[in-house]
Amino acid sequence: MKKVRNLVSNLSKTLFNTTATRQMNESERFTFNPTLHWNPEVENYLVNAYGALHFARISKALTQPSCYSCIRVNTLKTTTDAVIEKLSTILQQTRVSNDVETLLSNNHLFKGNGQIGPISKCQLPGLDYVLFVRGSGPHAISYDFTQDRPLKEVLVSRKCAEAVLRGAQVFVPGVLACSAHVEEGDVVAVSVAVEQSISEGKWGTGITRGTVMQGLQTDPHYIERNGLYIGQGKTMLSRAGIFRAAHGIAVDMTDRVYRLPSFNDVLEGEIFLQNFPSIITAHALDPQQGERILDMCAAPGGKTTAIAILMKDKGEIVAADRSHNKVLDIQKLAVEMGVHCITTYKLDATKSVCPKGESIDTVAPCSDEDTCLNIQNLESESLKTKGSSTNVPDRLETQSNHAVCEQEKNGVYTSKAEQRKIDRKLKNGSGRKCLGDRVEKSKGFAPDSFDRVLLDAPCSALGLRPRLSSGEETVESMRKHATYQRRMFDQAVQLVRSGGVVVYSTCTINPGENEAVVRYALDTYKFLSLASQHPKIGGPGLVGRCVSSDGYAEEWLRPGEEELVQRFDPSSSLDTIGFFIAKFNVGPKYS
Ligand SMILES: C[S@@+](CC[C@H](N)C(=O)[O-])C[C@H]1O[C@@H](n2cnc3c(N)ncnc32)[C@H](O)[C@@H]1O
Repeated sequence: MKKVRNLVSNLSKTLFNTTATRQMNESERFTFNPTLHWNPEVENYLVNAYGALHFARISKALTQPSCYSCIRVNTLKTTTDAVIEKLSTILQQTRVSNDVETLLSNNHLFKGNGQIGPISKCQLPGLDYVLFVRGSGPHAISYDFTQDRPLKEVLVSRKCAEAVLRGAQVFVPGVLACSAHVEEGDVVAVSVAVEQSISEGKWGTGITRGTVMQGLQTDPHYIERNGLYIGQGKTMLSRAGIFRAAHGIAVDMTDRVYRLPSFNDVLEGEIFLQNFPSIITAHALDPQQGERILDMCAAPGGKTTAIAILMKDKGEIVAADRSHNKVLDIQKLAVEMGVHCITTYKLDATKSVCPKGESIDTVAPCSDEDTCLNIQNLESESLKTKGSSTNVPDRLETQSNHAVCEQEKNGVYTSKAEQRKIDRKLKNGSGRKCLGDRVEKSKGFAPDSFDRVLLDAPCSALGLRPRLSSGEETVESMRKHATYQRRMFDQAVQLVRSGGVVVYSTCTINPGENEAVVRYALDTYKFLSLASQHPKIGGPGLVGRCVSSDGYAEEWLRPGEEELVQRFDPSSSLDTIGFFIAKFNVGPKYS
């Protein structure tokens, strides 16, 4: 085991030049070149699965964002060409467009003649409603300092840095430390504090919020930040202001190691930013108009709404999630996208089948509009209280609806700006409870009552990128995810009818949550068979088995099965997150 670990460590040092003790010149210090530190057992397990070289590549790719944004156009509301036109205008008005480069020319998603400036239509048949907007990176930054003018610095949390790498600004809560005497308008270098193993089983940054950074030469943490500078920006507040304020932008990033367009709050309802493999998952399910579909772990509703649009909003999609607030997110998204065929429930996916003797199909009956959950009801109630829908943006028909109703009932007019404020407040917390009454708990569903079931399972998320730390995930926690996923799969199999389809997906690179769950499914339910998927652009699954040093054995795929699943490898030229999709045909269940 130790031998393999050393091998990987040496390999990644050779490949990625991460030796902390070597003398480095300044430009090397400031190059964005993070190393992902894994729990040793997890690293060992993944090296076993992928081979040392491949795993080192995956590990590196995970630290970087995909170099493009993927946008799903809501074809219920608009056309792809109309969105391209609007986005092109928006891009022309932003900094990023000046820097957009053709770094992804080796990526076959971008080849073909659908290219419009930095925006391309997906070239796969039936997916021309998916747009890719290119970014670029990693860039070398000329940090603004000289011998006699030391660099002022801001140190941010890992989560904050991961968001900044995807195009966000540095917000106040993300700042952990900064230099003394930082004033509003100062140019600062921004670096990230990555969690490390502090003591047995404990991870943290070891940095107290508000710490004064001492300057390059004297800062005890400086050497640890080699390769962890994510760009440069202008402070919007002084040091005192940054640590006093509860919210707002702390640093306006002017120069980033990755330049990706940020489309937050842009063309709401017309587009949805979504990872490409998630869109492929909806296609793999192949939903048909008029069918009854279950999305077992649906929040925030990205795949649910993708499925609804593929069904042209005709049929019924039951979208469930364990979390009350997340169910509200699904409702909000569905209303925003103008989708009516979605019904939402709060439901634990491990208890999705209605227990014998209970009344089937969930909920207390909807006795009046206030308890009805269907998105249609939410909308029509909204129209009633507003009188007319013509000049009311769809955004108003969202979770803030209830607040609007209350105000308007009392004769108070809500301006658009006030409305936005309410929306924000609701998004950020307490206001959400306004709609709390509207989330129905489900008691579960009748066996065999769905044509298709999507289980987009909660997982270790080890495919999400960029990620700057993964050390907290242990072999035990990964196995727990797999156990949980098998329990959910058992429920999915009961709920789907004979002749139906189950799609299982995760956003992790852990074979224990992917191929091993597929093996469990095929060995446990003889009426299931792996089905081919369209489109098929992910790579093959892993074949074989793995026995860990503690004797824990995992069976993966058998020869011939690997081409039937889709495994998205973050280190491949597709440049996606790590993702896995398996599709099962359900044969006769009771013969
Ligand atoms: C991978 S995310 C789903 C993403 C979603 N399908 C989408 O595309 O937007 C997993 C979801 O599972 C939910 N979840 C976790 N445990 C659950 C359980 N026992 N029952 C139902 N949902 C659960 C989480 O709240 C989370 O929203």
